[in-house]
Amino acid sequence: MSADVMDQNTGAGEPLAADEIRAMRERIDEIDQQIIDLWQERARLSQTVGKTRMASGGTRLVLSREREIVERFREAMGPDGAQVALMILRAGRGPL
Ligand SMILES: C=C(O[C@@H]1C=C(C(=O)O)C=C[C@H]1O)C(=O)O
Repeated sequence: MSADVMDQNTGAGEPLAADEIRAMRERIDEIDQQIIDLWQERARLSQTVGKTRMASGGTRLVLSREREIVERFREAMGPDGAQVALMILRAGRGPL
């Protein structure tokens, strides 16, 4: 168990519940780190695609592709998914 998770307040009323919460928090922290790493990797790839396309005389963006991505997230996660997709896209190509 990481020192961070051991030191944090669990908010639980019983020691057994506190142990369960700490174990789940350990996995939550791993998942959050994966999300951060994947987010940053995706943003770098998106920037490289944009540069490659512009260097070839193409456009910076392809909005039809962006619409498909937003729709995929909306179908999987509902309206919040669409908002997540918009933030992911902005992380790569910057604001519209
Ligand atoms: C990365 C690309 O370039 C831009 C960024 C996109 C993205 O981050 O997914 C999608 C479409 C383009 O506007 C691409 O065309 O695939």
